[in-house]
Amino acid sequence: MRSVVVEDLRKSYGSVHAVRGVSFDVEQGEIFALLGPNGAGKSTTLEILEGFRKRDSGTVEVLGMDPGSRADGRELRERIGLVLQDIAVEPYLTVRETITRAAGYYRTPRDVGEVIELVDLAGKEKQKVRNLSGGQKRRLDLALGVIGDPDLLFLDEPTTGFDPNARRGAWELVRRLRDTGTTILLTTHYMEEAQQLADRVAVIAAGRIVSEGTPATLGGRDSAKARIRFALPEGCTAEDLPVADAVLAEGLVTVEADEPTEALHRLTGWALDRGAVLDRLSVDRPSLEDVYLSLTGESGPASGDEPADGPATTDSATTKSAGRKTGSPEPVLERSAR
Ligand SMILES: Nc1ncnc2c1ncn2[C@@H]1O[C@H](COP(=O)(O)OP(=O)(O)OP(=O)(O)O)[C@@H](O)[C@H]1O
Repeated sequence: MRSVVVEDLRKSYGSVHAVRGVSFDVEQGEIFALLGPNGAGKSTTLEILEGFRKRDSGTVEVLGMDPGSRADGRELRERIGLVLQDIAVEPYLTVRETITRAAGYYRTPRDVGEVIELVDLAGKEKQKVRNLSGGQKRRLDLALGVIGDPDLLFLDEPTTGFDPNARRGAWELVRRLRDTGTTILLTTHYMEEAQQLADRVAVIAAGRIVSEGTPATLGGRDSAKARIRFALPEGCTAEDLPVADAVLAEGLVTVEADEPTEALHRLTGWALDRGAVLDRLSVDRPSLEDVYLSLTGESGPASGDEPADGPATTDSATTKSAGRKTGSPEPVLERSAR
């Protein structure tokens, strides 16, 4: 079953074609990551799915509902959770008060204590929000995103600004949420985050999806040649090597092979026969980041160099900050207020 269906979604802001025919699905129970450079159209896409922005054209279904329809809006807000980039929370409330207040906006919220445990804020319940560290605040944001026990959770750059330990903790938490049945749609700029968390990823550049797949297969990663690298032993030239197509650059030899076992055996055997070592020896395939960089290239936001495919309208909210990011003092509460 699919939790999110997006078909040929388009959205322009005046002459800026932010989203130009995006299509993707998110299966129920999976973690799906949207990757892309600044200005690629990720937030615009998410804002449309969350019901904060109107689309120009295309089909969007979130949990079987249309986020652009007023009739579906209320039911949808009850069933989705949001962790946005900037969430303003009341600084003088405590952690428990903040979460309890948010719980009050839902018909069937999760237990407040259970959520505090889930986000590892146990022991901090009585601390005022303004005294939390950056990472603890972000975990509070996560708590507010899940307190309504959502079927679908949107996470917009959930670990930006985290130290490596806090990031790993947050990944663990996101996995735990997935394991309890929550479908998760996230955006991130961290390739390792996508690699660690996502069941599937889509790369968006200049308003279009340029590749989609599992982190292991994206952009043909799994079928890419392996690269063997090592420092050329002293007194040898590239011609001495027992393999064809060795490339030497700045003292480092690179040999590419579909299946590196045999080439590696020949190279290490050759080195041992001469009593030499292959210094800095490594074998790898393109990382997710290599693939991402080659897919996204130099692409920036699409501008008026091409005719808009749909009506080039601008939302009544004319600045980016008038959308979901900073518009209300408390988006989590705002979307829940009724
Ligand atoms: N309200 C708006 N009015 C005019 N232009 C906008 C508005 N919101 C976004 N844009 C433009 O649309 C394009 C896509 O922006 P969007 O925020 O969707 O990208 P993004 O992929 O989320 O970027 P980032 O990674 O920096 O958050 C950008 O060129 C941006 O400047």
